[in-house]
Amino acid sequence: MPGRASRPVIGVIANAFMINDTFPVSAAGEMNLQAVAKAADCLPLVIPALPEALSVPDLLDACDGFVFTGGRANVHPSHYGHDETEAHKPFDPKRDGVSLPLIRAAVEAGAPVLGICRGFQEMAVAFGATLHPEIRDLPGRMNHRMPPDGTVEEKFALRHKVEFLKGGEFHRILGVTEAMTNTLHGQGVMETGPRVVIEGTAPDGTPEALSIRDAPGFALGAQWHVEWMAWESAVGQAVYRAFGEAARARAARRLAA
Ligand SMILES: N[C@@H](CCC(=O)NCCCC(=O)O)C(=O)O
Repeated sequence: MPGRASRPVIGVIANAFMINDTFPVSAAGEMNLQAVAKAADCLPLVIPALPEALSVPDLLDACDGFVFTGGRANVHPSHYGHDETEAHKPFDPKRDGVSLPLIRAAVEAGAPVLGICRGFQEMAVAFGATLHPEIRDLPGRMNHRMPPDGTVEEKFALRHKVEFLKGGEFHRILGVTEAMTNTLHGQGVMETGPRVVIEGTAPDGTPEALSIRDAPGFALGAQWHVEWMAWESAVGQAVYRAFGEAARARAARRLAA
């Protein structure tokens, strides 16, 4: 079809930042963009954290699938019915304003959705879950935050095991019931809504992988950074291959319609 990209277009959700405390920008990490291009064989397109400039129907039309990336800022607790405290900060209301409505609409439309770290938490919240602001304060929980010092390779090193739900989507895609993962988050999913299926758990009980019950398309989230060198890791390759195939299938359906 003229004007149609040859590879599926994947909207990669940006975070809002300030450069030099002066210039507002929307930015998505290169690792997320590379993983979409190299491991899913799709075209990554950054979606700015500018809710007033975007419309959900336009995004569903422009993109074949969506990656909800990690981010230092946390989902505002008002989105899951909790009061704001110091422990919940920092926030990125512009990203909240794009990602939460887009996740709900994309899942219901059958557009492939992959949530990573903050994106995993957004998927959970979008479907009724709550978050805890600092899970290392909970009894029996380990510290899931990244090491404060060290190289980026040290920050993204594999640090704990995740056990996957037998017969779940992750188990089906990965073909294994456990894998080692990196871990770079302070918050965690607490109560799950009726549609949030926890498909992976860390040894301390922290939810690490999810799917959305009755989603008509690919709708998976990973609390760890599955994008990290995804094209070189068995888990990364499997997740992005499945995501890319789902995006190709949606693109083909839309072309035929
Ligand atoms: N803020 C949340 C989510 C953590 C997260 O996505 N970390 C990634 C940071 C690196 C990046 O900017 O991509 C939490 O702390 O739980």
